[in-house]
Amino acid sequence: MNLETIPRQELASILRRMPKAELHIHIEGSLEPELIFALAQKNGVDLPYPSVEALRAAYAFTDLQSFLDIYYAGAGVLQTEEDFSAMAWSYLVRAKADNVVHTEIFFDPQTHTARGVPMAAVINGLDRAVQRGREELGLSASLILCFLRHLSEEDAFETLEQALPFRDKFIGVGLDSGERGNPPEKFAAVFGRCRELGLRLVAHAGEEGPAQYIRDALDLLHAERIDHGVRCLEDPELVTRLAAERVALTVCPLSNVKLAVFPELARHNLGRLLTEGIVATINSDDPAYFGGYLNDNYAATFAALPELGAREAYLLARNSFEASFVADDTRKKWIAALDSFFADCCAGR
Ligand SMILES: Nc1ncnc2[nH]cnc12
Ligand SMILES: [Zn+2]
Repeated sequence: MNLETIPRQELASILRRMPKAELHIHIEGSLEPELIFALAQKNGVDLPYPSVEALRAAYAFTDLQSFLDIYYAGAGVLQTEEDFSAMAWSYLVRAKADNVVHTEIFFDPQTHTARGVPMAAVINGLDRAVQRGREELGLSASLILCFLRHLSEEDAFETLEQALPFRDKFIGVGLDSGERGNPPEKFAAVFGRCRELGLRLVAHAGEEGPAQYIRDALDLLHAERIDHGVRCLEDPELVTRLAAERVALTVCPLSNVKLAVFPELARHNLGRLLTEGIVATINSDDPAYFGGYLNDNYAATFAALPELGAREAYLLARNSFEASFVADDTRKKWIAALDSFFADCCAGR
């Protein structure tokens, strides 16, 4: 398969059509302003914005925390199992349109249980959409429970206890929210417990926090994948290690620009990560807030970085399957389908 033969003008269409997995999407970050308003009205929640337009206009973030303040307020409209199901279903329909064949979805239960929403409403609602996505869309999806790192480890332990009756409905745990001042070591014990339970482990690290947090997520939390991780390039030894151990990074380009991790997409380091041999992937993070879903991320990133071509498109899609938490035979089947898609592209079909 000679990917160099694919004409550049076909790249945009290939990026849209190629099968891919999404490994970094916060389901609360898929809540569009229209749905926020509809749920607020249904549930009698007061919003500090007069209209959908006014809410959208407030999406001008200066850093991660300025986004999180609005993101947690938006999530406050979710109350019933149906609300969680409706939110996840909307995302799955969008993902299907982007030719996503598998998605691993983060959710933040503490944002909801702290408001008195039962854990059962959160997990059963999300799971209902996941099952429906499998049946009606043929889309594979799994849930990953994230602990909020600005809260205590004790709170994380309590959350884990509340979630364990639903253990069959989520595959792993992650760590998100404000990174600065909340290092991985704060959650070493609860991740240790999750490891004993056989849960898959991921953690946000090296988004705003230093490269050391990536090392600590690997060594202290035993994270199998790093969410974001873009600051690894500040530590050449870490880069060598990530590449050698094939630790995947779930990179979110539009998010990184909206949250000022990079000043503009043309300055993003995704091309460099791939050149260094890192298993990087493209993801949407919080698509309703950052200006686009998965294909929007692919399109904008390839448009901004001339070093990315058909070879990188293939590599990124392949990495998304390689880094996913699915059974080996399923992964092989998806990679074979991807190979066949690109073989057709090379043959001009
Ligand atoms: N980009 C991000 N970083 C940390 N926590 C998050 N929660 C939702 N999006 C996040
Ligand atoms: Zn994230």
